[in-house]
Amino acid sequence: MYGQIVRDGLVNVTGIEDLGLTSPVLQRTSDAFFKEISPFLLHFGMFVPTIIGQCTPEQQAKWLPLAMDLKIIGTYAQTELGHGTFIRGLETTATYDASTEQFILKTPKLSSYKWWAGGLGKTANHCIVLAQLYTKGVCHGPHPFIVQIRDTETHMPLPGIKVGEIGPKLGFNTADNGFLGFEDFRIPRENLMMKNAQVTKDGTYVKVARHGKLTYGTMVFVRVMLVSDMAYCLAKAVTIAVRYSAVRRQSQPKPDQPEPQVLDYLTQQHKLFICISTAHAMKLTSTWLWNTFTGVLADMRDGNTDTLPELHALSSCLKAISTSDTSALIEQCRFACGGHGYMYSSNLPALYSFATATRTYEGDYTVLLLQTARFLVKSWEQMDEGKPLTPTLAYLEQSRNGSQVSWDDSPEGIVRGFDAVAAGRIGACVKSIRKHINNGMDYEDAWQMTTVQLVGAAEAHCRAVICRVYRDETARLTAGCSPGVKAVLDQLSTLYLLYWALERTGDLLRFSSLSERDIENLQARYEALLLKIRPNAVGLVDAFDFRDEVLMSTLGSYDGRVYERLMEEALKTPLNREPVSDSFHKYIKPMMQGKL
Ligand SMILES: CCCCCCCC/C=C\CCCCCCCCCCCC(=O)SCCNC(=O)CCNC(=O)[C@H](O)C(C)(C)COP(=O)(O)OP(=O)(O)OC[C@H]1O[C@@H](n2cnc3c(N)ncnc32)[C@H](O)[C@@H]1OP(=O)(O)O
Ligand SMILES: Cc1cc2nc3c(=O)[nH]c(=O)nc-3n(C[C@H](O)[C@H](O)[C@H](O)COP(=O)(O)OP(=O)(O)OC[C@H]3O[C@@H](n4cnc5c(N)ncnc54)[C@H](O)[C@@H]3O)c2cc1C
Repeated sequence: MYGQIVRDGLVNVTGIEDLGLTSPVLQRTSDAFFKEISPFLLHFGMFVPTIIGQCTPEQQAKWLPLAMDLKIIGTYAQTELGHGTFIRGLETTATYDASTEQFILKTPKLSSYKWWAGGLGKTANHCIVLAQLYTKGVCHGPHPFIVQIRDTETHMPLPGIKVGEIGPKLGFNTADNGFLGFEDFRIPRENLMMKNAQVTKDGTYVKVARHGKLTYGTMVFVRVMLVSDMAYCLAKAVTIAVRYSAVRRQSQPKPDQPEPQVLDYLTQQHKLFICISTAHAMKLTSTWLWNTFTGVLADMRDGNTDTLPELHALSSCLKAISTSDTSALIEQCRFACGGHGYMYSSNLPALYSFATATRTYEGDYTVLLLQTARFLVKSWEQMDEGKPLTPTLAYLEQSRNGSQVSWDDSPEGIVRGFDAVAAGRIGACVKSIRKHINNGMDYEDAWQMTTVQLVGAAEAHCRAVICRVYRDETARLTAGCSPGVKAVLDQLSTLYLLYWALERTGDLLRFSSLSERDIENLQARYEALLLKIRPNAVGLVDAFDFRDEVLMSTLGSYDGRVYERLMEEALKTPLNREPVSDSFHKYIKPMMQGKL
């Protein structure tokens, strides 16, 4: 399995040389080569971007050609057995020895072993290691180092290196995630990635960057990319589920009538059409986030890091919510396909195992929402002090006078309703923190006692951002469309708003003038809209334009030959090579004869 995935991965890699690393064509066809994850993903997804983001121009001149020409194969080793979220708690150390102008890497104890890096087990011969930098007896916190871990000719681990594969996982089982330990392993001073901080030959530490968290830049980049990846992943899953639902006929709601397509059941439409809308919502939001990201990078190139905190807050909550929504909705697509959705050949299990991992890696869901909440509370306090709000928090102003938002069920009115919910939930968090402090708690404890509410407030903020961006971008992009296309895309964006308004009626009752009658109207409009979308459902997923080779699904192929494909795949199963398994003769027959 590993050998085949490496071979397939290399075929794919040649595309990178031809098309360029961030080519949409490449990123969107690479999984036509393999159903699972490539062991080279971290090389291109994090090793190369970190060289670009964390190395000086001189260091880039040395390492980038080697990496892009695949003369070296890298990964990104930050997480340890004992720490993933808390980067400041990482235990691997890099201690500078001025007498030899080297750093000595050490893994002090078992919990300090690097653990999880993709491609680390058997593929990579270099990696970026996040280690606590010590010089002249002072610890300067986690910094990135480029470390060669295997001989480039023999691929043997270098002396002082312990490296291997971490074993089977829920998914990602071809990603070759590995472990790595150092025993007094020496690297040249120049292997510290010195764009944001340097160590001179005599061991003097020099901070270059104005912002202390630029070391974390690769994580922001990957989080931004993952939002787009989730849109793509969900679009594949709903293409499979909708096409299968158009083929599958089941039950007899009316006597003497033929079994209907399961896609005609309103409950099936309720399960699936929000998946189509969400794929569109996340794609448009990811493009908006990418433009925000590149704008902040441009500011930072001019030495201005003022917009970085908002980008960190946005990328954190959008990564958390997009991965969480996608995991849940891909599972919903599987549920919608009954037993055949549980077949590996449907490709829904693989899509789910990929998506659910993204909820954890590159920043755990809860942890990242709390990062966003930290920014929201700070913004509220700045608003209280009369300071200006950042663009994505402009809606907080409406909450300043505390008046309840009047409910309006137009799309713009629903978006304003979500703004009111976010503002109300942030305000409630601030009130809770202040109450705990007034009752004698210190700030940290007051914060901890409010974290359940803070996660909810961050989710509400993120939902409000997605709703607004989805609606605004749909309006902008459909301005030039034919009336028919505009009508269908407006139906999808309205469905998203109605779906989430019904999901969040409690919040809307609390923070707007929504009434029970309004809820009844929302439900009726939602159900009517499902029926309107039904005639275009297959066309909408066909418009995602996935080739069968990319979908790799017995249920979702364009020709609809579901049962034939299921049987074709079944007959390929190794167990079907012989009519009688040798286990019968070894175990079952003796058991039947009482001989076991
Ligand atoms: C052949 C195949 C090829 C196929 C084609 C390839 C094409 C490639 C192109 C693109 C693909 C991209 C996708 C690639 C996917 C790769 C797979 C990824 C696999 C997974 C990799 C990993 O998981 S790497 C490890 C990730 N780990 C984490 O994310 C750890 C999470 N933890 C943290 O981020 C931090 O520890 C914390 C922020 C959560 C908490 O830390 P700490 O307690 O120290 O911070 P504070 O809360 O005190 O905050 C301090 C202060 O700093 C600010 N801050 C924190 N983080 C950031 C940041 N990232 N940026 C900016 N600012 C930050 C924070 O806001 C606080 O500021 P204050 O002003 O003090 O409020
Ligand atoms: C498939 C996969 C691939 C990966 N690839 C890589 C890789 O290539 N390179 C790499 O370096 N890492 C990689 N990782 C590791 C990944 O980045 C970490 O698993 C992730 O950052 C979460 O950290 P953790 O596992 O230590 O979980 P923890 O942080 O220990 O989380 C455990 C629980 O504690 C909670 N928790 C933690 N901190 C707080 C807090 N402050 N407040 C409230 N609750 C908290 C979490 O919400 C969670 O519920 C990968 C992981 C996976 C699953």
